[in-house]
Amino acid sequence: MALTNSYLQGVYETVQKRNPNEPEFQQAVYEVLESLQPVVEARPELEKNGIMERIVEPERMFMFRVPWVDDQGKVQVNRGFRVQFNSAIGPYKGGLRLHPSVNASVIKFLGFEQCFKNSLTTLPMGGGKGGSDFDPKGKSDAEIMRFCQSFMTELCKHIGQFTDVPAGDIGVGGREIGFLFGQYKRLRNEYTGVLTGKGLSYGGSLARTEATGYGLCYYMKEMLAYKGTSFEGKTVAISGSGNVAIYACQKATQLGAKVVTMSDSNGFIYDPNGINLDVVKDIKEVKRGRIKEYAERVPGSVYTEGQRPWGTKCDIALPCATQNELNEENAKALIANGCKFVAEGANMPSTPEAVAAFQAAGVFFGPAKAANAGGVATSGLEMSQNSLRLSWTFEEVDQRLHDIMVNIFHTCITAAEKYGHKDNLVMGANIGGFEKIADAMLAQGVC
Ligand SMILES: NC(=O)C1=CN([C@@H]2O[C@H](COP(=O)(O)OP(=O)(O)OC[C@H]3O[C@@H](n4cnc5c(N)ncnc54)[C@H](OP(=O)(O)O)[C@@H]3O)[C@@H](O)[C@H]2O)C=CC1
Ligand SMILES: O=C(O)CCC(=O)C(=O)O
Repeated sequence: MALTNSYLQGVYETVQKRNPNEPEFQQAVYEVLESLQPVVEARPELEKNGIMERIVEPERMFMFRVPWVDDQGKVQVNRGFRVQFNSAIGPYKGGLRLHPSVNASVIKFLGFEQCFKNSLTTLPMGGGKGGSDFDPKGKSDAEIMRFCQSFMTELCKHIGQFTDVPAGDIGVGGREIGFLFGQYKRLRNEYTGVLTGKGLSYGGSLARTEATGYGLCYYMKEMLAYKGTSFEGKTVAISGSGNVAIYACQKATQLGAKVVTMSDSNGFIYDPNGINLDVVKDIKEVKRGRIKEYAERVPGSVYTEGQRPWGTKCDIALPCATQNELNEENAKALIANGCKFVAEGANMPSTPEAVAAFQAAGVFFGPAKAANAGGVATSGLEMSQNSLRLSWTFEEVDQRLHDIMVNIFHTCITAAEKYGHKDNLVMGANIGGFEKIADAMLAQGVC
């Protein structure tokens, strides 16, 4: 589908003019505007009230210097970001990414997508995102701590439990959240749920670590059930070997599938017997090593340097690494190899051409905003527990996560059907996420 609505075309042209050299942000906006054409045509009040012009413009964005001292005593300087994109339905909420590729475009695309994702969860969370071009790879724990303390020294001026609640993303896990939380508490002298993904000893939620990967599989389980099938006996290709990939692999395996691939930015492993997750966890969570070590430790597995896993024969693909990691050629290879179901664990991992190829071939495609919303949903549940001064059991959180993911799937199906695009989960996720935000913005006047 092309962007043919003249109002939305104008909105997109303004985005291009205002945000030159920001390809990821423009890509994310284009996809949403494309999906919203039937909504804007059915609801003239959206144009009259400038909802689209406002929703593509962040409420606020910070960029700041992050100076820190490395283990050799040398001063290093990174750049920090936080975008507070939309607060119509709740305090800004979204992760922090530490990766050398982080820039304004990446943070804005992530913050924009976060708004719709958070809305789909039905929990009261607006959209935000942040991070830095700091590369955690190869850094000592002490260097990570000094960086996190410096980053939070600036960030703490802009966040708070009722304002903006960051969490993890690429390069930010339990260790980094601990250092960030400690520094926030020290500077602000308050003990609040200002971050999620916290450790269990200081206010974290059971099942937050597992939530994005588990939630992805609960969403896929619903996609499969809708088409009359299940994970049982299916072969799954997963990319990435970080938080999302590891727990997607765990849950898909528990649900009866065989996961045969995982990857990192250097290459991928193929294990025809099914990935041994204990080995992956030891390499990635304990030793912070490279995925190629898996092939050195597990007989029968193969490591391929410099490639992604999309040439592998599979029924289901779950891209769980990073944006634009699956292009049209990869999509065609998956289709040719019999893949029938794709759900995105990473944010925007499939290029627009790849999504079009999947949809044209009848592959049932679950977009990131919906499929990976389990992480932020469970962050929302962590915020609820912090407010209640209570901790729920693993089973209770997991059951709520499951029910939220099932509900998101049906929201997508219903929204797509309402606007004449049956079974198009991309349209459904964008429309379903958008309408609640738009209604809140309409109710709150021009702000
Ligand atoms: N954590 C969460 O709760 C959520 C995460 N997401 C999204 O899921 C994705 C993965 O996040 P998460 O698992 O938390 O991050 P992690 O840092 O735990 O893992 C990231 C994984 O992706 C790989 N990767 C990163 N950049 C690239 C690249 N340019 N090319 C190839 N591989 C790459 C990493 O490999 P290497 O180690 O070599 O860099 C690593 O295996 C991201 O898109 C994130 O935004 C979405 C919702 C929630
Ligand atoms: O848990 C959160 O607040 C954020 C998760 C996240 O960054 C994401 O959904 O992309």
